[in-house]
Amino acid sequence: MPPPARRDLEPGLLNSLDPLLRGWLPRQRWFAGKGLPIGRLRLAQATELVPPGGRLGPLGLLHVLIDVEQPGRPADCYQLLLGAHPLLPSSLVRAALGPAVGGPYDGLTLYDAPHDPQLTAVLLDRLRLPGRTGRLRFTAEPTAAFPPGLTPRLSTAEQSNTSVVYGDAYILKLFRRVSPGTNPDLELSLALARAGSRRVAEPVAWFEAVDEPSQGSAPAGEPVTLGVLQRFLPGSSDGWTLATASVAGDGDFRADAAALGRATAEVHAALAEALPAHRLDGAALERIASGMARRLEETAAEVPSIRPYAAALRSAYDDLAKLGASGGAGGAAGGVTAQRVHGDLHLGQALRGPDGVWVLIDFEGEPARPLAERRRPAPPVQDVAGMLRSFDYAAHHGGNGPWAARHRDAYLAGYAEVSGVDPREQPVLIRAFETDKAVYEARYEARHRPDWLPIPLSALARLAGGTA
Ligand SMILES: Nc1ncnc2c1ncn2[C@@H]1O[C@H](COP(=O)(O)OP(=O)(O)O)[C@@H](O)[C@H]1O
Ligand SMILES: O=P(O)(O)O[C@H]1O[C@H](CO)[C@@H](O[C@H]2O[C@H](CO)[C@@H](O)[C@H](O)[C@H]2O)[C@H](O)[C@H]1O
Repeated sequence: MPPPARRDLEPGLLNSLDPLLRGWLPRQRWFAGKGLPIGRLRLAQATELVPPGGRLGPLGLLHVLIDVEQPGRPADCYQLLLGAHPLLPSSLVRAALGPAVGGPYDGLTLYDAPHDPQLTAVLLDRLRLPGRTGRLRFTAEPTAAFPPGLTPRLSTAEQSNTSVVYGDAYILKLFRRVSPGTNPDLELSLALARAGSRRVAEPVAWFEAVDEPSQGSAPAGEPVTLGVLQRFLPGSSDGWTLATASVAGDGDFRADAAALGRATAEVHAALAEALPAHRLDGAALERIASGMARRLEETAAEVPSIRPYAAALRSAYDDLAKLGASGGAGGAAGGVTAQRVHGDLHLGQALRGPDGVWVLIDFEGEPARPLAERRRPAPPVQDVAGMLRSFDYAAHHGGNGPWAARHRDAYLAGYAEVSGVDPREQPVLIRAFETDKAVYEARYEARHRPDWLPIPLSALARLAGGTA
């Protein structure tokens, strides 16, 4: 079969992709609109990353951005990397977008390219070379050294995006639901790495979708971050795995929890230094409190089991707003600052290396929030509250509630030791942010893991009782 000519690619491709994606997309973990019917699909961009033909199959490696319309939510843009074969090898059958024989695109079967080591090796080769291919722009840190012969493998971790590990050297995260603006995972990891922080997996190369080269004075749109290649941390264990093992054996994980608290404080200090930070005035605190109250209302409408606690939980936000109105602050610090934060910090986002050093990953923020909101400076206590929730999750998941209190305290002590701010002296802030996180979790669990909903619900019951 001759390769499709470039000018024929787009209409032919969309016709073939349309019926396949309607079945395939809702089965992907990263698909955000599960349960809703799929309306119009629009091909936003298609780029032949490697020309068709040759040893890489009739389609080469095709990069696609597709807009998906669904009722009740703004259109989502998803990133796809596609390969095609007349007859899929057995190792790729599970990656097929549809039936693995007699595919509809010029007789080819389309498949999800991250599963194909031949194609992901090509992607790594492309990342080595800064510059553009069509509307895709590739950038590499000048210090990056790419050793040859790194074997790619698709990561099997439970995750919101798709990652490919190269040898034991790099991990490439391909963002699946993308939107205009630099993804904070790239922005913050890069800022921390350039500041010399040892608490981050340094980005070495990344790629984005950018506008066509300017034809005149038209302003360029924001780049869309599509993928980031970072240092891989071989032999590391994630905090969730370590903590749940400790819960199960009623172990003592306090030294690690304290070290994680210190790591969090170090990251906060480095981010405050590298990126804008400012003191919040009363009006800003009131706005934060009313945003939390709005999220509570929205969640109560969707998750009926939190309704009995809603009125009592709102008092946590009222107290936060009063803190703003009184011009006061969260205690010892004498004021509340806002700075760039991790945004979705939990035990699964911390990796402990064989040397015992904690590194934080996945600075993307809460995936359900709009990008602009995720990039906004926020009080660092937001991350602290996220991690406290995670200790509570680990304990309740393992049926050992008392484990949580000891380890939450050790984490807070570690954080206070390095930051000089003891969150235990900021009960109003901690309670408001912990409540907000548990409300977010109730919605997350109701949507993705209903069996886990009792975990945030028990926290909301506790927080409604007024105890932090
Ligand atoms: N730099 C790294 N080194 C080793 N493993 C990593 C690294 N980054 C991520 N991982 C592994 O991949 C998993 C998913 O990464 P994460 O950034 O959380 O992806 P997602 O945003 O898609 O959820 C992590 O839980 C961890 O197991
Ligand atoms: O890791 P992601 O960025 O995809 O974050 C989402 O998924 C997390 C679960 O995988 C979810 O975290 C919640 O469950 C964790 C245990 O699985 C627990 O440690 C966290 O404290 C709890 O919030 C996270 O909220 C969500 O955004």
